[in-house]
Amino acid sequence: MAASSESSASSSRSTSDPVSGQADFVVVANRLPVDLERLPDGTTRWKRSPGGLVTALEPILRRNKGAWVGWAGVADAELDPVVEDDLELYPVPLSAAEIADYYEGFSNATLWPLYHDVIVKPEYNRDWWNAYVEVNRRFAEATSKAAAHGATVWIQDYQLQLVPKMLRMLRPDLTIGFFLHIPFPPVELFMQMPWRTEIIEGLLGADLIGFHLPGGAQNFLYLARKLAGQQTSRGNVGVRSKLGVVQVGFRTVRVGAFPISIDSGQLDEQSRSKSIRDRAKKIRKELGNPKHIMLGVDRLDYTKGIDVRLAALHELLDEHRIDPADTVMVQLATPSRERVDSYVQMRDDIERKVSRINGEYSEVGRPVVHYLHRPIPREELIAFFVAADVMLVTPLRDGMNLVAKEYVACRSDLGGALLLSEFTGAAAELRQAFLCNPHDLDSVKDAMEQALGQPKEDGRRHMRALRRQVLAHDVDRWARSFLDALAHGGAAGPALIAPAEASESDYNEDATGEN
Ligand SMILES: O=P(O)(O)OC[C@H]1O[C@H](O[C@H]2O[C@H](CO)[C@@H](O)[C@H](O)[C@H]2O)[C@H](O)[C@@H](O)[C@@H]1O
Ligand SMILES: Cc1cn([C@@H]2O[C@H](COP(=O)(O)OP(=O)(O)O)[C@@H](O)[C@H]2O)c(=O)[nH]c1=O
Repeated sequence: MAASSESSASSSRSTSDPVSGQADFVVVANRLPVDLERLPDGTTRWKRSPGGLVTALEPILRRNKGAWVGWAGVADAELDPVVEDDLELYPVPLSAAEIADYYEGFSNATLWPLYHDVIVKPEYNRDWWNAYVEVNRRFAEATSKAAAHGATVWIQDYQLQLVPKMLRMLRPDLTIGFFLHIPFPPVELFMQMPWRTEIIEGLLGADLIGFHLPGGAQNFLYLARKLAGQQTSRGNVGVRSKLGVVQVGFRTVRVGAFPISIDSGQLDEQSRSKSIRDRAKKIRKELGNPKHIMLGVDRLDYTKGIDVRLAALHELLDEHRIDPADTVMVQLATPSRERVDSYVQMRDDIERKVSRINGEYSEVGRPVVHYLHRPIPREELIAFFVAADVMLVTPLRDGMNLVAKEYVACRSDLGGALLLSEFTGAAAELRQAFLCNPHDLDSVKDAMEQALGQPKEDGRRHMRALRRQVLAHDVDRWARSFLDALAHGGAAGPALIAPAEASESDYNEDATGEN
C-alpha cells in the first residue's frame, strides 16, 4: 500500500499474520501515514494523510523498515495490523466520541490554539482532558505490544504528550524519544493550561525531547523547573547541538532543537522531470499566461494566515500597486479539522474574501484568485511549485512549514521568489526569503510587491542561497541527528537510521543543484 497512491484496503491488508512485539524501531503518531476512506458504495480505500508530519516521517520509516502506530482517520475502525515489505502499520481505533473529545476537542481546540500563540481562544474542558488521557493510554498500550525488547520508540506531537510517561511505566526497557511538531509556548501562555503539570511530567517520560527551534526547548526547560520541580541545565540550547538536561530522579532527560525538513533531493529530482515541466507550462497556460502567478498551498487552518495574504492582495489591487490584468493568485487549500468551530468560521471568512476580490477585480473567464478547496495530489503540487513566480507563506504562527522548503527544493531553475512569515520555524533557516510580519499588513504588502518586482539576477542569487540551505539540511539529516542523540544518551545501541540513497549533491553543503 503506497501512501501516495490509493488502493483497496482489503487487498493490501494481511489479516492472518499480525506481528506483535517484533519491531526494533517504532514511530507513534496520532495519524497513520494513510487514512482509511469509506466510499458511498460501502467499500474502503487508503489515501495519503494530510500534513507535514506524514510528509517528513513516511520516507524515513520506509527506509528503515519500521513500525508505525496511529489512528486510521475514521471512527470505530477495528483493523488488523498491516504488514508490508518496508513498513508495518498498527492501527489504534478511536470511537466517534473520542474523535470529538480527544482529537477535535483537546488536541485541536485546546492544545493547538494554546501552542500557536492563542490566535483563537483555547477551550478548557474536563471531558476532553479525560478523553485525551484515555486515548494516550491506548496509544501507549498499542506501542508496548508492537515494540520488541529494547526497541527505540519515537513518539510524535502534541496529541500524544502523555504517552512517554505511560509507556515508560509499561516498558522500562525501551529507549523513548519525543518530537513536538508545533511551537512550544512561553510560560505566560502555557500556565493557562489546567493540566499543565501532568503534561510536563508526561513528556519527561522520554529520554530525549525534541523541538524545531531552540526557543521551544528553552521554554520547556523553564517549565520543567517551575512545574515539575526538576533540576535542569540553564545554558542556551543550540541547533542539533548543546542539548539541555533535566534530572528526573536517576534518569537524565535531554532536550534539544532539531529543525525538521523534507526529502529535498527527491523533490529536486522529481521537479526536473519532463512530465512536471510540461504540466507546469500547461498550468501557466490554463491560468491565461499571466505575467505573475502567486501561489498559496496550505491546510485550511487559521494559523496559516491565508486571510492575511488575501487582505494584502486586496489592498494592493485597491491601491493600483498590482494590476489584475497581469497577476493571478492560486490558493490550494486542503480541508482540515472541518468539525472544529474555529475552522468552520475561518473557511467562511476566507471564501468571502476570495469572492469579494473576484467580484471587484476579475473579468469573465479570468478570475484574479483561483481557489481550490480539496487535497491536491503530490505531483500536481510540484508542478504548481515549478509554475509559481511568488510563493506566499504567511502563517501567524507555524512550527516549521514544509511547503516553504518544498517550493525552494523544486526551483532548480533558480526562478521564483519566496515570501515567508517571520513566525514560521522555516524563517530561522530561510533568511534570504522576503520575510514579513503577518500581524502587520503593510509589511506583507511591501514584501509581496518587492517579490513581484524582484530583478531576475537578484532572484537567482536569493534562490541559490535558499537552495543551499534546503538541499544540505534534508529530512534524513533531521531524523539522523535526533536518533543519534537519542541513541547516544539512552540505552539503545547503534544509530538506527540508515542513510538514504543520495546523490553527492544532496549532501554537499555548497550544492545548489541548479540547472
Ligand atoms: O492530522 P491533522 O489534524 O489533519 O493535521 C495535519 C498535521 O498538522 C500539523 O503539522 C505540523 O507538522 C509539520 C511537520 O513538522 C510542521 O512543518 C508544521 O508546522 C506543523 O503544523 C500537526 O503538527 C501534525 O500532527 C498533523 O498531523
Ligand atoms: C495543501 C496540500 C499540502 N500537501 C502537503 O502537506 C504538507 C504540509 O506541511 P506543512 O509543514 O507546510 O504544514 P502542516 O503540517 O499542514 O501544518 C506538505 O508536505 C505539502 O506538500 C499536500 O500533499 N497536498 C495538499 O493539497
